[in-house]
Amino acid sequence: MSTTTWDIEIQDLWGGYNDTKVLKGINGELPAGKISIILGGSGCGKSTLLRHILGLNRPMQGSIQIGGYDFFALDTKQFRKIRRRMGVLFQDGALLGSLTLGQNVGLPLSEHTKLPQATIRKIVLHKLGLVGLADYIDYYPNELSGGMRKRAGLARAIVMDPQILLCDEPTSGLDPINAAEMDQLLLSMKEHFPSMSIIVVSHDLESLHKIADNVLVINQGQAAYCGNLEGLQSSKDPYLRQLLRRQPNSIKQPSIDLGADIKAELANWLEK
Ligand SMILES: Nc1ncnc2c1ncn2[C@@H]1O[C@H](COP(=O)(O)OP(=O)(O)OP(=O)(O)O)[C@@H](O)[C@H]1O
Repeated sequence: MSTTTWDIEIQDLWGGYNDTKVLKGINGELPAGKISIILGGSGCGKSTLLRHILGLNRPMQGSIQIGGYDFFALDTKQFRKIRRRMGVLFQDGALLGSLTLGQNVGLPLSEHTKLPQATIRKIVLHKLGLVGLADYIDYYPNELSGGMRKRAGLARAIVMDPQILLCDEPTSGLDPINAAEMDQLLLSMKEHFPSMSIIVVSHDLESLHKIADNVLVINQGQAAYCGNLEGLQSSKDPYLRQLLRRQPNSIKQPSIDLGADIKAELANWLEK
C-alpha cells in the first residue's frame, strides 16, 4: 500500500449511532497540507464526523477515501496501517495523571514500536520542544496549567509523525492568550509537517479566521459549505452568514404563569 498524498474525501456519508442518523449525506474534501476546520452548531455532528474519520464509527452509507483508498473497504491490516498514521488531540489533552509528561508523550511509541527508551526520550524531547515544553519532560500533568496540558496533548498527537492530525476543540477552555498560542502552534505544525492534513473541530470563530485554509460547515446533517475560507466569508447563504456573525436563533419562550398562591408562598419564605 503506498500513498503519496493524504487527502481525505468524504462521499455521501451517512452515519450516526444505531438507529439515529446524524450525518445525512455529507460530501467534502479535507486536503493534505492544509488546516481544515469543521464548523457547525452544537449537536450538528462534528464529533460524529471525527469519529468516522478516525474509523471508530462505520458509515451507514457512503465512504471516506483516504489517500485514494476507500478506508472502510480496506482489510484489517491496511486499515490499522492508516489508523497508525493519525494523531488525535482530545479536548482535555487526555494525559494520564500517573505518568510524567515524557512518559505520556512517548506512550504511542512505547506501544507501537520496539525503539529503545533512550531513543524514545530523544524523540519525545524533540516533540515537546515543538510545543515549548521541553523543560517540563519530567513534570506530572497536575503540575502544569490547562494550556500546557493541551500543548502536551498536541506533542503526544504528533509523536508518531502522523499524516492526519485531528484536533477536537483545541482552544476550548483556554483563555484568549493560551488560545492564540494554540492557534500559533497549529500554524507551526503546518509548517513543520507540510504534507499533513490538520483537521480541527472548532466553535472558535477567531481561530477560524486565523488558521483555516479550508472549512467544512455542517448543518442538519449535511455539508452546508466546503471550500476555502474566503469563499465562506463572502457567501450570501443566510445560515452561513448567521453562523459567522454569531446571530442567535429566536428561542421560543412560552410564558408560564406561576400562580398567585406559589408567588405568595415564595414571598413568604423570602421574608423569613
Ligand atoms: N454515543 C452516542 N450515542 C447516541 N447518540 C449520540 C452519541 N454521541 C452523540 N450522539 C448524538 O449525535 C448528535 C451529534 O452529536 P455530536 O457530538 O457529533 O455533535 P457536535 O456537533 O460535535 O456537538 P458539540 O459541538 O455540542 O460538541 C447529537 O444529537 C448527539 O446527541
